[in-house]
Amino acid sequence: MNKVCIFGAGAVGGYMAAHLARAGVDVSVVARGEHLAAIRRDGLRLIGHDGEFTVRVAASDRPADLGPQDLVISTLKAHGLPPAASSMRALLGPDTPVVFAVNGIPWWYLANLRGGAPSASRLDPDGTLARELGLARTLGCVIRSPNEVVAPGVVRNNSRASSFVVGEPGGALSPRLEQVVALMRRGLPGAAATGDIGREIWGKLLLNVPSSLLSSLTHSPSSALFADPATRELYARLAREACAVAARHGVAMAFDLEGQVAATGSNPHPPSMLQDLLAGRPLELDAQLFAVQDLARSAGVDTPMLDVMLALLAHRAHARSPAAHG
Ligand SMILES: NC(=O)C1=CN([C@@H]2O[C@H](COP(=O)(O)OP(=O)(O)OC[C@H]3O[C@@H](n4cnc5c(N)ncnc54)[C@H](OP(=O)(O)O)[C@@H]3O)[C@@H](O)[C@H]2O)C=CC1
Ligand SMILES: CC(C)(CO)C(=O)C(=O)O
Repeated sequence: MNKVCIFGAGAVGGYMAAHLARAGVDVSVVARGEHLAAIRRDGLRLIGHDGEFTVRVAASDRPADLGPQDLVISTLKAHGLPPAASSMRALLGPDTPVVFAVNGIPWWYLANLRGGAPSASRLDPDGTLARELGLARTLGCVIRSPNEVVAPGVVRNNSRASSFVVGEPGGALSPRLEQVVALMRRGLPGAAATGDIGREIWGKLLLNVPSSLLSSLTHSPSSALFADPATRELYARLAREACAVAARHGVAMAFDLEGQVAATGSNPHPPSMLQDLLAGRPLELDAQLFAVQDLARSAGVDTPMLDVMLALLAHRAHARSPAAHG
């Protein structure tokens, strides 16, 4: 396994592609617009805490140009997946796994829930992803790697450590999972396999629910939210609501506010949802927030803070861009 395509190589995918390419992996990227033009012209540039480097990678906005791969890693936003699904098929051989590296409740998590789920149609309208790509080739991936596209073709990583935890939807530590993680680890030492991807997803939601809501509403990064006792308390209350929803869906976990404050430090990283808001792009409201609210409601869990803040943020997103937010 050596030929890998990163589909949607923006902030996170650009970081992954640059590190894999530097390690000698045969990487190509699917990107578009000015970002694609700059990658083709000048290469993909990665700025990190320990310096910067540029790699040359094959790049196209037409997956068919790149052909079948040993591995596809999707780093599209959740709402970018259904429109891209049919073109992604050109990258697939009969057994090519697809790693869905994405925040929030992933489409396959709901499709995999016994008895169906309340909001599967939010994340995979019309079953496009299940039909075009399918659960059989799906691997989940939880990203902890703060990145921004700071100029076309240029990605900045905003932390010292990145991790990419990959798992089979059903929890098996399968040979293909081991192969995928071994390939990723060649350039991304923070890649790891898990036998419980659901726990990882909820663990990340404990950060995304409060940080996406509060940062987007206030335009402040988490470090600034933690510095203010009032917003720090709101952050903790939102995280505890997410904990209560996780618990009712079989994942018991506690939120460690002090640990999170210490881990965030003074990092000024703007969460990806705030980046999208400021750039006028659609927000990942369904996967990161509405799906959690749906799961809370279906399990009878009260989430008053989430409900108020999500209504405000959804109003703002809709007022700014009605077509993108229904
Ligand atoms: N950025 C971060 O720090 C973190 C992000 N995440 C999560 O990672 C996932 C990816 O986020 P992020 O990297 O920020 O997203 P980006 O928007 O930076 O990257 C996605 C890229 O895919 C491109 N794209 C979308 N559709 C297509 C298509 N059909 N063909 C070609 N290119 C396409 C987008 O182009 P265009 O801009 O033109 O739409 C964009 O460049 C999200 O789920 C996010 O929540 C998780 C942890 C940290
Ligand atoms: C890094 C982090 C946790 C910031 O909230 C994130 O997931 C994002 O930017 O989307």
